[in-house]
Formats: sequence, C-alpha cells, structure tokens
Amino acid sequence: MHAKGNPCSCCSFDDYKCTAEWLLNKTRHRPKIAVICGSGLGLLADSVSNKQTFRYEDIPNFPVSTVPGHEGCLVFGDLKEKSCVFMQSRFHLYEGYSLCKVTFPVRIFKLLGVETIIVTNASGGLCKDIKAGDIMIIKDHINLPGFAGQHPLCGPNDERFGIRFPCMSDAYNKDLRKLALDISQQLGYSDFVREGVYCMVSGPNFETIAEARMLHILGSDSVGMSTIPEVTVAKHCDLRVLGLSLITNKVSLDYSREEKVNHEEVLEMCKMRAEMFQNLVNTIIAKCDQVDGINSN
Ligand SMILES: O=P(O)(O)O[C@@H]1C[C@H](O)[C@@H](CO)O1
Ligand code: HPA
Repeated sequence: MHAKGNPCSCCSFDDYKCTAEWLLNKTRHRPKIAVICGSGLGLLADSVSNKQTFRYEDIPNFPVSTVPGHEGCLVFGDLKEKSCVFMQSRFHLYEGYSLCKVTFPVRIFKLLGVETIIVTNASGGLCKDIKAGDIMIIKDHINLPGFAGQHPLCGPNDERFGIRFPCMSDAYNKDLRKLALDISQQLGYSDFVREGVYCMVSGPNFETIAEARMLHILGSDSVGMSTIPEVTVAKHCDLRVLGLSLITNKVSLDYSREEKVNHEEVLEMCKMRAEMFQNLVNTIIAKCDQVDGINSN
C-alpha cells in the first residue's frame, strides 16, 4: 500500500493502478467526464441512466467519507449521452486525510480515461456583490494551505502523471468557463451566476471575522475547505477543469453582524438551489463537446 522511500508515505503508482484496474474490471462504463460533488450536492448524480454504484468502502485503496451531506458512492452512468462518473462525496483535509488521499480519486479518473473534470463545492461569499444562493464559476484560486506546505504535489514527482513544476495560471479551462457562462445566460441564470476567485482554508472551523477580512483583501471572492487539492492534481495530470461553487452563506466581515454560519445552513442552501445547480451542470455536460478538443463520448 505504501510506496517505499516515498516521504509522503501515501499512495504509490501501483495503488492507483490497482484501484483503476479493479474498477475497469467491474464496470463497462468508460467515462470521459468526472464530477466531484460538494457538500449537499450529491444529487448531481441522480439524473444518470444505466447507473452503476460502488460504495467507497468496497473500492480498494479508496478513503471513506465522514462528513454529513456526503453519501460515499462512486456512480457511473450516462448523462445526455455522455459517459460520466460522479463522486458523491469528497474527502477533506480536516477529516484527517493526507492530501494524497484527498486527491486519490482524481488520478483514478485519469487512469480510467477521464479527460474533463467538473469540481463542485459549497462556499461562503466574501465579496459584496455575491449573495447566498449564487453560483460562482471559479476563475482562479488561492491555495492557502499550499502556502504553508500542505500541497498534494509535495514529495517525489511521478512523471507518469505530470511534470515537477506544473503551471497553475490556467488551472480552470477558459473555454469551459465561457461555456458555463453562456449556458447560464441561455438558462436565464445570469443574475446569480458570476465568475470569481475561490480560496481554500483547511477548516474545520468557519473563519473568524479578521480572517475573512484578510481573505477578502487578498482577492478572494469566496472561501471553502476543499477543491484546490483536487484541481491542482487534475491540472498536473492534464485534465480539463471546470470549478463551480454554490455560495451557501455570506461570510461575516463585520463585528456588528449577529448571524453565525453552520454546516446545517450550508446543506439547507444546497437543497434550495439543488435543481438549478443540477440543471446547469447537466447542460454543461450535454454541451461540453462544443469545446475544442473535448471528446466526451
Ligand atoms: O466539500 P465542500 O467543500 O463542498 O464542503 C463545504 C466545506 C465544508 O466541508 C463544509 C462546511 O459546511 O461544506
Ligand atoms: O463560510 C464558509 N467558510 C468555509 N467553508 C465554507 N463552506 C461553506 N460555507 C463556508
């Protein structure tokens, strides 16, 4: 299980290969699109046909999810005639997993033949013109844990996945972002869909007011506890990435405000916006072969 001499003592190429081969032997699906469902967003997998579901605990080397609102299943199926795989739960640093484990599924997707990944999350809105219930297409990110050395690509680089020093200035595919914006307009969602910068904190506590102010000054439009490790590993192994964030709450930047954020409120907002979010994701999947170089069948 553990790679010999690997200082991160986590996953070896053989671990990834073993899991990918196990899945390829158990399913006839050959997905080109993967979707990671954020907190409370597991229903994104509900509309697939020819569904085949694997519980995480049954998949060799897969971590298990410990967070309420995360179902713990890998769902293969067809959506709008595209073969897809959905992660109905992700793994978080605050659950105690190493970033190697947090991002383990992304490299499995690569080995399964996935080319495009849609990463979703719930996050708190920091900038003035963003409201709870809005959807933010992630344009860029600030990897705060990465600044402190909590980075999924630290440790020996495996050239079979990607290069030692990957560029991140174009982590979020420009054509996919444009497609998402165009589709939002066609669906009549323009009033509540916008682009922005997502910042990751490790969690599990929500931010203090001073921290939230700092993140806002640094250029973050929203803050959450996930996504960036998965996106970083996806970009490293040359997957096309689209990031979508459901703004579930406004983060308090003001000492005079009384409201206090909690996880139940996050899940409640996901429920309220589920249909709209699902409609957006499904339409993006339906049309993503309009984007150059995307083979989604
Ligand atoms: O998995 P995501 O990033 O969607 O989950 C968010 C961040 C925390 O895990 C949780 C806080 O309510 O929701
Ligand atoms: O306000 C928040 N902060 C951090 N993570 C979050 N996930 C949902 N809302 C938030």
